Amino acid sequence: NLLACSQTAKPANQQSWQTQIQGGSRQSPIDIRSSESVHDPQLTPLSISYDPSDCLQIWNNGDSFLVEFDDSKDNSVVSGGPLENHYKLKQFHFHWGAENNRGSEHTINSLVYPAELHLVHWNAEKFRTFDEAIFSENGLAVIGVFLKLGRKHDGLQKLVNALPAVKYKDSTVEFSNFNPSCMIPSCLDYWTYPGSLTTPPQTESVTWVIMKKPIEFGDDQLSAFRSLLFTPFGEKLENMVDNFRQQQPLMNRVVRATIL
Ligand SMILES: NS(=O)(=O)c1c(F)cccc1F
Ligand SMILES: [Zn+2]
Repeated sequence: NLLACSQTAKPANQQSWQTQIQGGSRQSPIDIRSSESVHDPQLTPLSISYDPSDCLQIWNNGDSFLVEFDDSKDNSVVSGGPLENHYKLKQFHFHWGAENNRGSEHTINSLVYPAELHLVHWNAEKFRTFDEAIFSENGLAVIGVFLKLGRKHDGLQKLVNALPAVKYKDSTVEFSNFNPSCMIPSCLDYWTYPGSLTTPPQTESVTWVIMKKPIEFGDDQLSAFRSLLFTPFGEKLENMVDNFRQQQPLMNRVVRATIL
């Protein structure tokens, strides 16, 4: 039972209260300390190829807004780098803060970004469905991209314009012909480490690939994220902000870095 628990089923002498996965040893997010990362010359560049026609809809699930893709074909995939197989894009979403001094889940030498993009892929060579992959070793590959405030991101504007239609929890809107490649930085250097989902069930099935360089977006675009609601129509308005998890201990893990 990998679900989060409030108390471990350990012998009394090791009784410990933990608010995360039972016996979790590879939880996410983490602070990436660049000086402690290991340059691995065997890490090849990621091969990322997305088909905009696979883009289906945007859904406010009450945690974030997910842009969901048709994963019935093999057109939107990532492979290479630390990945043994090819992984299909299932959805992407973001995490952000109520204020500019917080928002990202991962940090670099304790540097926080105002937002972080997660492109979630699942191992379609080894598993039959996304839901199966979530609970399996090497099930998921998530590409993380930091967002910093600066110039407006032209590619993101089409997404921002659709957000008012998914203001409330459990709302969905059709969304098509969007290419997530526009949110991948031109520099393909990355860190990679074994981790978990950062939202329940926080299963330890994720190979994380964190891009070293951030992309830029504008204040108005971040404000549009902050105008979404955690709550469904008709309930008390709670702005969707600070939807990031606290950092987790590195424990017995090494973060590897590319030297591209
Ligand atoms: N935040 S995260 O990228 O770890 C994540 C989710 F939030 C939800 C599902 C899968 C997943 F990978
Ligand atoms: Zn996420």
